[in-house]
Amino acid sequence: MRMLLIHSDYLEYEVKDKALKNPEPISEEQKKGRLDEVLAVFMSVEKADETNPDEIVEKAVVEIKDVASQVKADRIFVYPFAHLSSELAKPDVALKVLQKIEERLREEGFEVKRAPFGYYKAFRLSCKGHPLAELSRTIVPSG
Ligand SMILES: Nc1ncnc2c1ncn2[C@@H]1O[C@H](COS(=O)(=O)NC(=O)[C@@H](N)CO)[C@@H](O)[C@H]1O
Repeated sequence: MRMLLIHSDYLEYEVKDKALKNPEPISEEQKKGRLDEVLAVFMSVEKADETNPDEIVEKAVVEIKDVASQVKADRIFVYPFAHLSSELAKPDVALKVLQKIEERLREEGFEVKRAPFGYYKAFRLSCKGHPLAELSRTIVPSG
């Protein structure tokens, strides 16, 4: 898995068209979303992650918690992003991994939003620009 973490004043998105034949079903209210004072985490789930998705979820949560505590962010925006890797996992595996990361971060006490999976989206992001505001992490299964 590849992650790009941007500590932001806000991230907002608006769903445009379908990018997959069967994108995740979403409600009217999920067509737009915004969080202020947020750690935006753009994630590409990779082919190699398919061997042990549960391990990838746990490792991703550890990394995100670590960065969130360093930048003192208590809101996380989980953002599916297919452009950080050329070895993407299948959509059904990727969606499950992202849904579990969202769930686990909520269990850890964060306020969490996840942008809809499988759609082209317009988004605006305001990076804070401090030294830790832009970070990337790569996570691989240990097996
Ligand atoms: N492995 C993945 N990791 C993260 N997001 C993904 C992944 N696969 C699909 N998506 C989601 O599905 C959308 C479309 O995926 S895509 O790979 O860019 N495009 C497609 O698969 C089709 N347009 C055929 O190319 C992405 O914008 C993202 O929302």
